[in-house]
Amino acid sequence: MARGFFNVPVAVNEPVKGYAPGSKERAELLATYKTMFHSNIDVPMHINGKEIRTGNTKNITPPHDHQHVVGQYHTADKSHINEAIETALAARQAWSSVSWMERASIFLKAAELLAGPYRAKMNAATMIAQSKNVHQAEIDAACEMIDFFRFNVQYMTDIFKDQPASAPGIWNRVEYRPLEGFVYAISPFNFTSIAANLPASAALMGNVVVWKPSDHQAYSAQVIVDLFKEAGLPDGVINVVYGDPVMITDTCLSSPDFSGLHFTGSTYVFKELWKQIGTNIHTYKTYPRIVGETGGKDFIWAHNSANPLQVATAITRGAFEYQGQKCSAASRAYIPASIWADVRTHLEKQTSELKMGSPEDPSNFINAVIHEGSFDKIAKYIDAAKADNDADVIIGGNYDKSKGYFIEPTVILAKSPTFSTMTTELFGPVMTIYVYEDEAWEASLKLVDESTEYALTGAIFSTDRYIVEKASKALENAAGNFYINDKPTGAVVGQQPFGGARASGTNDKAGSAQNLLRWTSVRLIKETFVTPQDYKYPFLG
Ligand SMILES: NC(=O)c1ccc[n+]([C@@H]2O[C@H](COP(=O)([O-])OP(=O)(O)OC[C@H]3O[C@@H](n4cnc5c(N)ncnc54)[C@H](O)[C@@H]3O)[C@@H](O)[C@H]2O)c1
Ligand SMILES: N[C@@H](CCC=O)C(=O)O
Repeated sequence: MARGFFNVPVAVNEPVKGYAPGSKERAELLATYKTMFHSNIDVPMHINGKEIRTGNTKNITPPHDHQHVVGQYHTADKSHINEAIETALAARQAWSSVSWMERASIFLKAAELLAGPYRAKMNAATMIAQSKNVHQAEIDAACEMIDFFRFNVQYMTDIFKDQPASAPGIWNRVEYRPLEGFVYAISPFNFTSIAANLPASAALMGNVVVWKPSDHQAYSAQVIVDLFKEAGLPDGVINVVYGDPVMITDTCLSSPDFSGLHFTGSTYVFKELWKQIGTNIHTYKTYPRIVGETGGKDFIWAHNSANPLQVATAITRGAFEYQGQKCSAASRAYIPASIWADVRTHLEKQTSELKMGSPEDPSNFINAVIHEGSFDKIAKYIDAAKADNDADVIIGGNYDKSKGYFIEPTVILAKSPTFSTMTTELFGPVMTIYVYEDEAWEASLKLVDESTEYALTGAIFSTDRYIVEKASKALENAAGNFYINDKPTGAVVGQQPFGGARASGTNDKAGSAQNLLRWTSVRLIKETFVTPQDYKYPFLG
């Protein structure tokens, strides 16, 4: 019961810790990594707050040391999924009607717990099972997740404040109800923060959730579950299941109470889910909300007025941080001939300095790619480029999966702007560059815009304001997140709301009020104070 119009704490971005040699946070994180690496963790599913262990387990193995088993997670059969749905629906009555302040408090508390006692654990789990280096774990698993929780609380209250006008004698108001039914959240392996935000954003708005994390994120998913529990999330609000994605999805999408899909992952899977929801549409009690952030083929475009060192640095960081496994990662670049030699020299120098190995050694900039399937796919494309007369592998190109799934940062120079690696999402440390003649810069913008089905992120480099304006206009539909003179990765919640259009998603912008609005169903209430008792129009006398 609210007895006041409460303001929530003003959201601020969590400062990124430096983990400098000799620092306290570095010592704590590396010690936690060591302990958790040898923990033999047993990850249950979580249904109605209970730990469910089926004995049908799969191993959790670090991508950089795939023969080492750090633990296992339990997988579901259909009965568990039905139980998760029933549990969520049973929890709905209390959760959907509790005051918004209670929900806000839980996620604000989660943010503070993560900023403090959970930080090292969340980062270490992400380093171990998703192979992120210290900095990449910190900006994702700690800072971005904290920011999601803090800013979403603020955005929720901004939404609630949005109320209609009222003419004299009446009072119009809208209430932002949770969806009727349950939300199904499916998360990817690559961002621990996204995995947490998919169920949490819907839950914050009063929804109940069945959450299916990626198999490759199970270790940090367990830390998220522990965090939510300690923050006070009631049983049954977010139910966590692992296992066969097709079986889990078929079961969830077959329920008449399915009311929303919150998905992040690849484009093909999302389109298939959309199709399945369409096929089932007559069976649902309500039109389900469908929110999906999906794949990309993110670009860097440079004009000859650009600074070559800045362009090379954007490629090194934008394409190779986290082994190119960010949906935002640059994987194609268009460079004018007159600055190409300089860009190439800087790129060769920078990439030659990148060390590769286990994230336990913080000096390793590059770690492993997520699993063997991904390794094999990327290696196949590199080999094909080596064998093709239309391309030269000019940097890297070596790979080795004997201990971990390691692939060198690789740069392919393509003779054709439609060469396969210029247009296909590989999700690995591979950048393909097409060099265009300086005079053809306008035509090259058309290539950027039209070569792929995606429109997630993109960056342009120029010191000429006329060119910046023209390129921004020419590429207005080519990226949902568009960067001028900066790399196309590293969006920060509260500053650069994130999402793409075309085949890259529904562009509902994770970490924004627009996303939260999708998890509400508005009820308009009109109250009339002096209710008419005469039906006649005034001119009828
Ligand atoms: N646009 C964004 O904001 C964003 C953010 C992160 C990742 N991504 C995209 O995610 C992809 C990489 O992540 P990934 O490898 O985990 O993606 P993925 O599509 O393989 O898996 C994502 C999730 O979907 C599940 N899944 C897989 N097949 C399924 C099926 N047939 N039915 C139902 N669920 C299924 C997986 O188990 C996982 O939980 C890339 O394409 C990347 O661009 C996009
Ligand atoms: N915030 C991240 C999102 C990446 C998604 O995989 C970025 O902008 O790089």
